[in-house]
Amino acid sequence: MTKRVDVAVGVVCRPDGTVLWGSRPEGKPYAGYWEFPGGKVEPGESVWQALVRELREELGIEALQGGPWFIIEHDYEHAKVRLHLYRIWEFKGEPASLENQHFCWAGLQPDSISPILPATAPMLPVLNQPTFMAITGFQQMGTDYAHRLEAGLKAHAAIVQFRETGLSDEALVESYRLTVALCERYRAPLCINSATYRVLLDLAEKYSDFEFEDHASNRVHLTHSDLLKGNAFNARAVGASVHCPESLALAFDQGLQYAVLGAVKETGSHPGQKGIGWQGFAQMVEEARLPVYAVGGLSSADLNDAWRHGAHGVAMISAWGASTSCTVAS
Ligand SMILES: Nc1nc2c([nH]c(=O)n2[C@H]2C[C@H](O)[C@@H](COP(=O)(O)OP(=O)(O)OP(=O)(O)O)O2)c(=O)[nH]1
Repeated sequence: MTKRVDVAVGVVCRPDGTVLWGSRPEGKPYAGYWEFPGGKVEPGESVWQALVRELREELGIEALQGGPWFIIEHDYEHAKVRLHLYRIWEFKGEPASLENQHFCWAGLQPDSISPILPATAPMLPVLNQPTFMAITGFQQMGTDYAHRLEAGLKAHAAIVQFRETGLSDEALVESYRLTVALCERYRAPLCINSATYRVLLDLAEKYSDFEFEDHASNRVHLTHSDLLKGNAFNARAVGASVHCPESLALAFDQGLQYAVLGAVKETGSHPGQKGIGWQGFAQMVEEARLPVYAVGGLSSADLNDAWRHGAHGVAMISAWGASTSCTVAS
């Protein structure tokens, strides 16, 4: 059996949203294919050390700030690889072609670049998901709800997770309609928490003027228990809440595009309950095979910490649209 090879892969990001692409040089398998910079981890090296070395050797840049993203495995004819994807958001120097390879800055899903390595191409839509998730809180925000959701969507591109419990029928219908309208206006992808989804289906049965159907195009966010049990909406599921490495692995096995893990810090809704902390979060996502949003007492000011500890981004509940959360950490 061939041993799986660990490869350090760096997604070097610029603030304008472009990332660094390299074309594989002549003489290597898949020469001419585009990839993210990186290379094999040498014995005794950490993934980060390998990445710093490869970026220096291949492109003459110094990686300064980075964090793990997730891991993918792929079997090529020439090798079985385990790709350790890292996000690098701060570096020094201008890239130069030190190994005779072409490189360029382009988006995460570029039309202009082809062909892309077979293991890299399918993960691009997953990597390209918004950095932020807004989890709705109609009850908490009351009359401020639409204003706060809109203020947040103006400030940040985000996935919106519609999650409401304990609302009256009228309030649930109202908050759903407001949320759909704002998501459409700001082109924010909407997913509906599976517990809320069930209630919305019941309401549609009860009130003929409330149109909510179980459409194939509806995107569902599974609660942890629905992820474990499996349910009728699994075919619509795009993401899930997870509590441990095992449920994170299950989310990947079910083909989901993201997971949400927390609570990282103490939250307003559970005062006195300490969160898992950034170290706890980092340990749980160490083997993650898909992007993970950190949640629990967080705002956009926590983004760099989140990235450093292996998160794809930050999910916010009460900080969403609050004036203090509107600065994006660089
Ligand atoms: N750097 C990089 N490698 C990738 C990506 N996607 C992907 O499947 N790979 C695979 C291709 C190769 O099989 C492996 C990287 O090995 P490599 O041969 O380029 O590594 P290296 O620079 O250390 O090469 P060498 O020492 O053998 O010359 O990972 C990607 O996006 N970036």
